[in-house]
Order: sequence, then structure tokens, then C-alpha cells
Amino acid sequence: MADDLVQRKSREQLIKEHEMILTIHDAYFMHVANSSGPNQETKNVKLLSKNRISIANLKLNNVHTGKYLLCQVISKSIKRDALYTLIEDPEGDVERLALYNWAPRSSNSSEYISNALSTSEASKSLPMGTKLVIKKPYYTISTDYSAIIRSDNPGDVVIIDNNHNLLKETKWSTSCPEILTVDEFRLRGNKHFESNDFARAISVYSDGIKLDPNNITLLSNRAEAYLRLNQYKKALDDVENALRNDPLHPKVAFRKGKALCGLKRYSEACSVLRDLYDRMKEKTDHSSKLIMQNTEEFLAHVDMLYSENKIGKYDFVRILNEFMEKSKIKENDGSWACEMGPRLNHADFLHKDIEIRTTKEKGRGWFAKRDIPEKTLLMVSKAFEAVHVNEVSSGTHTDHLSKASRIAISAELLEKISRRLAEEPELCEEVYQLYAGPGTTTVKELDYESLRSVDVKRIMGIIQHNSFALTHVFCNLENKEENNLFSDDCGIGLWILPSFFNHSCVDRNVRWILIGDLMIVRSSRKISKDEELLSSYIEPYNKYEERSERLLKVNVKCQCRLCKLDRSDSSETKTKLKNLLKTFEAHKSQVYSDSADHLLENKLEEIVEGLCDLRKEDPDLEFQSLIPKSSLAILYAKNGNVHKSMALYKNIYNFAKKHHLRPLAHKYAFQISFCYGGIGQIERAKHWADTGLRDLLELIKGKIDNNAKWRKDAIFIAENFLPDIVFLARQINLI
Ligand SMILES: C[S@@+](CC[C@H](N)C(=O)[O-])C[C@H]1O[C@@H](n2cnc3c(N)ncnc32)[C@H](O)[C@@H]1O
Repeated sequence: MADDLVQRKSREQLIKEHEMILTIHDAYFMHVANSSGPNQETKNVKLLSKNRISIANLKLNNVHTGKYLLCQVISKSIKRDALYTLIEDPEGDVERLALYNWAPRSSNSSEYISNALSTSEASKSLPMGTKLVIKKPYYTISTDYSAIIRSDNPGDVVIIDNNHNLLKETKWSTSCPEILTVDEFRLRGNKHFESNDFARAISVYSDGIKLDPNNITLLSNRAEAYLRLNQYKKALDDVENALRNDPLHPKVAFRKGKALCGLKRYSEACSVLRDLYDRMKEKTDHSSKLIMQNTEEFLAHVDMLYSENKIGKYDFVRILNEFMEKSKIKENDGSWACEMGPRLNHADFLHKDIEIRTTKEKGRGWFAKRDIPEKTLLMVSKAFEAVHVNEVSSGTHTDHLSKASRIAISAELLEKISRRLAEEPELCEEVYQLYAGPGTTTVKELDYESLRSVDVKRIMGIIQHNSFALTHVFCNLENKEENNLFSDDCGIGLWILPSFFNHSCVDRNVRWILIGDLMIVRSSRKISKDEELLSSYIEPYNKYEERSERLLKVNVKCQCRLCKLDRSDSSETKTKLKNLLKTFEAHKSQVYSDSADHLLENKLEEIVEGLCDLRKEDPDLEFQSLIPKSSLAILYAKNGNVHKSMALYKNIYNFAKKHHLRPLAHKYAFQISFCYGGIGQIERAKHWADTGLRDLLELIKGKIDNNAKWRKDAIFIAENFLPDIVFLARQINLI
């Protein structure tokens, strides 16, 4: 893993993260790579002060032979594949420590500790405050790409007592955490909460709750902290515990509504909130009025989520608006202006007439239970996790992601998913049901423990085979240069239900678009009962070599009509195709230059003809001329040959519509409109401008009614996403 992905974390951050892991009693770091462990040879290290190394001086990927680290344990421990804890050196620096093969005798048992232990058992073997000497410390990288001190040889780890000579000359800059009263825990937790440090707040409240398990304030405060971290199951557990002691507590009831909503239990959330609203309505004091107001507002939101989820009723234009607000970025560093970026708060939806079935050759896939009309909303799915390029690197995002950005984005997605599963183990099953690559055990074969543990290797496989490139709807709609058309990815994400669509390059019958982290899937044509629903992992206008290379990475050898035809091409055809595309590559940029002339026109015509000729037996599967045709249409218009330009645009428009290509059709409709405008045929120009607007709106909303409102919505979208086109269309009174 690249060194630039590895970070030394701050003391606060380390403590916070370690405590988070402790609270879930699960080892997030259970898959630390075993392959490159340190050298096991034991050569005694003399405990002289000159041999002592501090955490700050440890070098990454180094076994510090001849050195020792003096430290004390400052947290509880976890025992999984190794014993994990947090240590602090006399200088006050903190780091994570992994002790492999380390099997001290437990204080109350004669058994050696070798397997997984509960946090409290593990902590008994290495209590907080224990002073350790770690000889030859190995500083390495764990699977979450952050640093860790690792020791594989138990002989290198020595527990020293407080009278040890080494400690006599050593001053510790900090001491172990002190014991507080319940109220002190509450106040300290509140302080962390107020500074938005919810993980620490949870940890402190938890310590208080250990002392007083029924303390309503602590439970309620911890529930709110969990809510802020989107850990709804834990929030619900807390509020339910609190309500057991005070069933009518308004604040706790409100939090219960929020937790249920977060868990997508919308109707239960509605009933809790309605009940609370009715109770608060009766009261006259200020705080009850405030709760009533908040409940009313939140209830409206939950109602909306309920109808989205139940009947697929979405206000997509409003959602698009929300997306535009949330996708704004700060100019100085490229980070999101709004905290969560374009992560939208909307519900999932699944059409009742589709289901997952098992196929012979492709594993599981989506199938139609009944006939489904064209443009039916089949699914709306919120990303399980998504990572945008500006979240891993600062600076301006260009259309082409660099390899380093891609690695960083994938690493971040892995980290996010792992972290979320560590925090909410009940979600493991949902993620682990996804295909993780050949030979991976199915979710049914996993035992209870594995179903609640973070399996980094499995998650990597799942990301490899199921993640989608983030091609936000605004990327698709941007008025891009022709040669940038296919490079509009700006991150990756994982969506659960859409991951069950299998691929076909040319016979797909569903289309998805993204608004923020919402994936909206529609039928792109009529689908018959029992037909498999197929999506395209890669567009058919990409060359066969590119398609097959990309598909092989996810173990797909596509058997669609186009792939079969491409594979059956003679070597002569393949050479001709290669040469034609190469010639196009060499000439395409000239289309936009001042020197573009009739010679270039002839060249492009030759290329287009040549490409069409190669597929004259199967014109329906001739995709390669699409982009050259589009360049030629631009050139015709530039050279004043509007009729030829228009004819070519119509040809491309029909082809793009027929194959439901990545939403390009509306763009060509507008070009046709401008061509008509150019030759003074205003009625036709208006008709094609309307066609473009309709295509654009249908992309977002599906089939649209023929009422007057559609134009208003379509123009709103066009104004925001195709400003240049709208400007031009307005100049000649087309819209
Ligand atoms: C995103 S998953 C699709 C759901 C998957 N079939 C399952 O059972 O979970 C992608 C995997 O499905 C399989 N797959 C998808 N399309 C396929 C195709 N056209 N031919 C063969 N296998 C396909 C491949 O194993 C691929 O790695």
C-alpha cells in the first residue's frame, strides 16, 4: 500500500477510535496482514536508556532492532487474532499496539489465552496502567491504512512492575484516566458532545451507564450521540431502555422516532411521533411547545419517506434541487460546503413485481414477476457508502481520475464500509450477501460470529465485484466537450439491491441514474414476465478490448450479441477497425480548431463510412461510428452544411434512443433543434427543443404526463444543468 495513504493519527483520534472499537466488542483490525511480519530472531536488547525509542521516532515499515519501547497501556484491550490495545510512551504520544502470539496467563485462570476474548477478559490480561517494554518494535500499516506497532514474538514483550529501575528515572507526561462519578461522566460526555466529538461522548456516557445502567439522562444523551453517528440500532436500544423507566419521556420518545426512522421503520416512527405530538399538543409550557414543533416538522419528513418507500412517490425535481444545494463545494479546498455533501435523506423503494432469482450462468439476478411497462420506476436505492474524489484529495477535480486517486478512493470506501460494519455489526449480513468473487463462502455458510465480524478481505471482494462508478446525473448532463463524454466518474460507491443486476452490453432493459447517493433504476423498455432485468456495467460504444478487459476484472465473460459478434470478427476486420479508430483519434481534436476544413470533413466521412461498412451485415450493432459521427455533425455545422449536420444528428439521436445509451439523446435533440433554427424552420426547431426537454425530464422523472407542468420542470433542470443550451435556445425563442 502506498505510503501516502498512511497517516499518523493524533492522540485524541487514536483514543476515540480505539474506544469505538471497544464498545462494539469487535476487532476491526482483525485482518492485519500476516505476510510481512518482523523477523522472529531474538537477540537480547539491553534495557539501557540510550536504547529506548519513543513513538515519535518510530519509522514506518521498520523493525527497530536493538531498540525497545517503554510504554503503558491506556485503554482496555481486545483479543482476536492478536491482542490490541492503546499505549502511551513517557513523552505522552499514543499509538495502537498489536501483540501477536502473545499468551500471558489470565489472572484468574490457568489456561493460556489463545482465542478471541471478551473485552473485559482481554483487559484483565493487560490492565490499564500496565507498564510494558517492547523490544524490537515493528512499526507497520494495518488494514485500515493507519500505523500500528506490532510485536509477533512474545519474548520481546516484557511487563515491568512499578519498582523497575527503568521507571525510576522516567517521568510520564500524562497519567491513566481517573474514575469519575455518574454526574461527572455526564458532564464530561456533554462536553465532548458539544464539540461534536460523538464517539468520545458515547464512550464517556457508557462509563457512566456502567455505574448507573438505568440513568435516563445518560441513556438519552448517548442515544442522541448514536443518532448523530447514524448508529440507529444502538440509539434505539438506549431509548427503549430509558423508556422502560419513564415511558412518556418526551425527548426520549422523539429520539425513538428518529432511531426508528433511521432504521427505515417508517410506519412505527410515524406512530411514535404522532403519539408524542398529540401529547405535547395538550401542554402549554415552552419546552413542550418546542418538542411539538420539532415533532411536527420531523413527522412531515417521515411521512414523505414513508410514501417514497411504500409507493415509490418521489418528488424528483425537488430532490434534484436538494442535490444541487448539497453538492456545492468550497472554493478554497474543494471540500463540501455542506457537511455530508450530496448524501440525500430519502427512502429506498423496491417495485413489487421484481425479485431476485438464481440463474444458471450468472449467479443471482433480478427478474420480472409480471410484464413491466417501459420507464417504470423499479428501484430507488441509497448508497450503503460512497466516496467522492474531493473527499480523498484536495484540489480541482478533473474528468480523469488518476490512478492514485482511484486507489485512495477504493481504500476510503473499504475503510468506510469496514468502519460502518464495525459500528453496526447487524449490517454485516446485508453486505456479505453480495457476490465477493469466485470461491467465496456464501452468506448462508457463515457462522453467527463471522456474520457479525468485519471481514476486510471479503469486503474488498465485494467492492471489486459490485461497486459502481459515481456518474452523477449532473456529470451526464454537463455540456461537455465531445472527447470528454465518457470520462465522467468522480468516485465510487456500493449500493446493495442494484448489485444484483447482471450485465449485458447491448440487451440491457434497465437504466440507472444517480442523484447524489440515490440510485434510481427504471425499465428502459417493456420487460416481459420472467425476463431477466439486465443493466450494462460498461456502455456498448466502448471498444471490445476495453469492455472485455473491464468485465474480466469482475469475472464476466459477456455472451451478449455484440460481444459474440466482436469476438467472431476476422483478423482483417479487427485490423481495419483498429486503424480506423486510430485515424479518428489522430484527427478528432482538429474538429474544434480553426483549421478544420473540407479535407478533415472528407477524412471523417471516410472513417464513418469505413466503420459502418465493417458492420454492414449488422447495422444495429454498429456502435463504433457513434462518436466519429457526432464529430462529423459538428464539423458539417461549422462548415455551414446544416442539412447534412441535421441528418447525422437525427441518425445518432435515433440510435441512442433505440439502445437507451447513456443519456445522450436529449443532447442530440437540442442540436437538431438548432439546425432547424439555423434554416429558419422555427416550428420544427421548437418541436425538437421540446423533444430534448422531454427526454431530459424523463431521464429524471420517468414517463411524464402531458400536462403543462412538465415544461416548467424540464426548463428548471435544463437551466441548471444545460445552461449553454438554454441560453442559445432562448436567443432564438425556442423555449
Ligand atoms: C454485481 S454482481 C451481479 C449479481 C451476481 N450475479 C450475484 O449473484 O450476486 C456481478 C457478478 O455477477 C456475475 N455476472 C454478472 N453479469 C454476468 C454476465 N453477463 N455473465 C456472467 N456472469 C455475470 C459475475 O460473477 C459478476 O462478478
